[in-house]
Amino acid sequence: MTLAKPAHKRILLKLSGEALMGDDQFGINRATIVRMVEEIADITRLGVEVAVVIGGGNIFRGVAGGSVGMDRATADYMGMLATVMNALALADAMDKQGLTARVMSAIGIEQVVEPYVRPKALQYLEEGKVVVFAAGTGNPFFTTDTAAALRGAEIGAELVLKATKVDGVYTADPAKDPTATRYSQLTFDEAITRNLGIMDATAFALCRDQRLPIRVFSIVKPGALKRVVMGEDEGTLVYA
Ligand SMILES: Nc1ncnc2c1ncn2[C@@H]1O[C@H](COP(=O)(O)OP(=O)(O)O)[C@@H](O)[C@H]1O
Ligand SMILES: O=c1ccn([C@@H]2O[C@H](COP(=O)(O)OP(=O)(O)O)[C@@H](O)[C@H]2O)c(=O)[nH]1
Repeated sequence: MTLAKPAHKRILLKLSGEALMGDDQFGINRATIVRMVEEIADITRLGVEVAVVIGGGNIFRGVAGGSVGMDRATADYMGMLATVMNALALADAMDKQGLTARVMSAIGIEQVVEPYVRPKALQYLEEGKVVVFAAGTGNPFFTTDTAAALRGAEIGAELVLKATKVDGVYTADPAKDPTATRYSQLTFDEAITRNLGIMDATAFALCRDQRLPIRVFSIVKPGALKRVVMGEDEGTLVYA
C-alpha cells in the first residue's frame, strides 16, 4: 500500500487574527489556537514545510476605539504590534504541541523576537521548523494578507492558504448578502475587477504577478487544512 502524498511541499498559511478569537469578542481563545496548531502539526507530519503569516484584528479591534482620530500610520504600527502578540501565542502553542516554531518580525524588536532574514527563514523551513511571520510587511497602509502574498513569494511557497471564517470566495460578502454563492475557482483578474472583498487588491495583484495561487478555505471546518494540502477540492482557488 502506498500512502497518499501531499500535493504541496511548501505552503504559506495566512491566519487572520479573528481566526484566533474563536467565539470570543476579541483576544486569543486558547481552545481555538490549540485546535489550529493540531491541524498544522498534522500537515507537518506529512512532510509539508509550513510558514504562517498571522493577522492582528482580534487584538487590534479591542484597542481600536483608542485609535479613532489617530494618525493612520501610528494606528497601523499598533496593528503590527498586535500581530507580534498573536505570533508569540501561536508559537508558544506550537512548542507545547511538539512543533518547533520560530517567530520572525518585519519590524525591529530584537528583545522579543528575531528579525526577518530571508535566508534564515528558508533554513528553518528546510529544517522542518514552522516559521511564523509577525508584523506584516513592516509598513503601514498594508495588510497581513499582502504580507502573506509577499512572504509566500519570497520563500517560494507553492500556494498561499487563506484560512478564514467563510469557506471560500463568494459572489458578494456572505455576511451581508445571504443570496451570495461560492466560487469553486476564479482568476485574480476576476477577483480584482469584481471587487470581491475577501482579500485586498494589493495582495491579489502581487500573487497574480508572481503566479502564486491562493486557496481560501474555512478555518472552522475540521480537517480542511489537510484536505487542501492533499490537493482536494476545498474552498475556492484563485489563480493567475
Ligand atoms: N466576496 C467575498 N467572499 C467571501 N468573503 C467575503 C467577500 N467579501 C467580503 N468577505 C468577508 O471577508 C471576511 C474574510 O476575511 P478575513 O481576512 O478572515 O477577515 P478580516 O480581514 O476581517 O480579518 C469574511 O468575514 C467575509 O465576510
Ligand atoms: O503590513 C502590514 C500588516 C498589518 N498592518 C496593521 O496591522 C493590522 C492587523 O492586520 P490585519 O488587519 O491584516 O489582520 P487580520 O485582519 O488578518 O486579523 C492592520 O489593520 C494594520 O493596521 C500594517 O500596518 N502593515
